[in-house]
Amino acid sequence: MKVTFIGTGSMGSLLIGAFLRSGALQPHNIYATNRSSHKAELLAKRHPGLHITHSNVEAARGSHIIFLCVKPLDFPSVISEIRDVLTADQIVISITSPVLIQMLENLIPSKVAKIIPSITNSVHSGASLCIYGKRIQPENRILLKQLMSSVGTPLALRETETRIASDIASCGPAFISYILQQWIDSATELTGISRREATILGAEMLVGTGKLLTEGGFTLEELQQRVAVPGGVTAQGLAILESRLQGVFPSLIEVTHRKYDEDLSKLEISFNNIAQNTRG
Ligand SMILES: NC(=O)C1=CN([C@@H]2O[C@H](COP(=O)(O)OP(=O)(O)OC[C@H]3O[C@@H](n4cnc5c(N)ncnc54)[C@H](O)[C@@H]3O)[C@@H](O)[C@H]2O)C=CC1
Ligand SMILES: O=C(O)[C@@H]1CCC=N1
Repeated sequence: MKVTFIGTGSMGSLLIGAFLRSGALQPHNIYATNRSSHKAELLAKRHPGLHITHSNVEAARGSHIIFLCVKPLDFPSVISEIRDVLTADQIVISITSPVLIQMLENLIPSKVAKIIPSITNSVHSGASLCIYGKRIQPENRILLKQLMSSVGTPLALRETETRIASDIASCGPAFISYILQQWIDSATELTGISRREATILGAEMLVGTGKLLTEGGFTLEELQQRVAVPGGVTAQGLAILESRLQGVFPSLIEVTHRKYDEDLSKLEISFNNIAQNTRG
């Protein structure tokens, strides 16, 4: 199987590394290309046998699966570049939410899926969000599900749910680590605990909390109830969070959706231009 990655920045290289470590792919399966070739060259050094090319067209030609790992606004130029060599039996995957499946299906003959990974996939953990286009066949779903299962938990979603799901699964590690960082900053400043110790405690606490929620059968509410002993300290802390976090998460969802809508509008214009130029 030939699997191509166009864009070997943060996520492209992370996915390649994770698939190789899991054994789901071997270096000889992988063809990688990046706008600035040194990133792809570094990958080839790190994973002997991995193929790099300096041409997106060559990388895409004849590939069974093509992961497009570029930023949303780079999609139109990549699609324009490779569309002539794409065929109906190939699977083209967008890893970014504002590129709608329909936008790609309008321009290319291939089967299209959107799979939004998460940095957590680099430690074979966390979810990957899978949205399948109308040309994806049951056997394609099985293949993609198998591949993504090797690096985390694939969850099939509707495309309308992608933004909010990606906020939680993909942006979440940044949001949660920001909250933990603020907490640790206060802890070190106010109590003298070392940053290192506080960070280990926080990280272990996150892993354990995740396990309780996934394997331990706890709901979020049950966790709070079990930990907040009546008359104890946790209840006092929860009361502060309840009053101070009011409105924070609605605002967070509002800004991520606003940015998504901006990217979507720009992409609609660029993709329409490509379609019109093709007709004209
Ligand atoms: N960083 C994250 O945790 C997640 C990112 N994503 C999505 O992944 C996509 C990529 O994000 P990152 O990897 O973080 O960005 P990045 O900037 O690290 O990587 C993008 C790469 O694409 C390359 N590139 C740009 N145009 C190209 C072209 N025409 N041909 C070949 N290569 C080209 C760039 O040189 C760069 O190396 C984004 O659309 C983002 O929404 C999705 C889930 C999680
Ligand atoms: O910040 C971003 O745009 C990407 C999308 C999901 C995670 N990171």
